Amino acid sequence: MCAKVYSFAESVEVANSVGKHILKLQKSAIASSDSFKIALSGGSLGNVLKKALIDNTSIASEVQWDKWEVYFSDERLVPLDHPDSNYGLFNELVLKNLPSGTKHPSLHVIDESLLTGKDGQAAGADSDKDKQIAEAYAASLPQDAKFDLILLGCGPDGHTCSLFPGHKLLNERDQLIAYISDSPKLPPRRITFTFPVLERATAIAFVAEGAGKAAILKDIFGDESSKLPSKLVNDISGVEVSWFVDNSAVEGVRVITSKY
Ligand SMILES: O=C1O[C@H](COP(=O)(O)O)[C@@H](O)[C@H](O)[C@H]1O
Repeated sequence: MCAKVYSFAESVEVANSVGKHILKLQKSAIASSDSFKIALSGGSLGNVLKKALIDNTSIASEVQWDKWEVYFSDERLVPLDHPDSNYGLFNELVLKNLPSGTKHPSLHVIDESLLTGKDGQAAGADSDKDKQIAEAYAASLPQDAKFDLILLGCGPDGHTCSLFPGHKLLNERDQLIAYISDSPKLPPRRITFTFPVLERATAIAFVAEGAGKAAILKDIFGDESSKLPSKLVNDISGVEVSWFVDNSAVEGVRVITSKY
């Protein structure tokens, strides 16, 4: 495992370093393909992106939004304006705060018309519809499902995307996007990138902050035999994997950290 870990005392430093990393990868992607294909996660990453891409005006001025192709590494099967939507979080925290006149990125979101039931959550999960949503999202992926950067979170249980510890989707090799109807974290119905997509990325960056993440990071970085989803991402060969963390998240974790 050779993931690089960047650690900082303050949350704002974590965010600024994530912002600089995004700019570095944006630059090389635009130079080679005139577009930046990035996948975002939900959860705590939303606030990090706001601090990096909106509040830090120096970073914000260098973001070439019109060249961005934005995808979501996982999405909850709820309407896009629902508080649980990962797109909705990015929209509220980042897109709605872009200065007026900014050309927005191209956004790749789930097909809302396929959602069923109250608030998009069917009383009984409609697996046919959820499968269709996953297939439609897979069809919208970039050529060869290759991302310049995938930004991930790591849950306190070690999950990433909507790939949960011990879940059968960890072994999914045929589908690029899979649906899950039994997510242990609510809401239960979601779609998610699978390992074949993560393995094709140029770069993957995790963001994890707070003492609540320290116990799982000990397993991820300290137990070579761990099968936690985030550890399995660290083990992917040929992909540059980085972690942006605060000092409390790596308190007691045996790992060499650097400044970005
Ligand atoms: O449910 C989810 O959780 C993970 C981790 O979230 P965090 O708040 O612990 O950072 C997130 O990366 C994923 O996109 C989301 O759907």
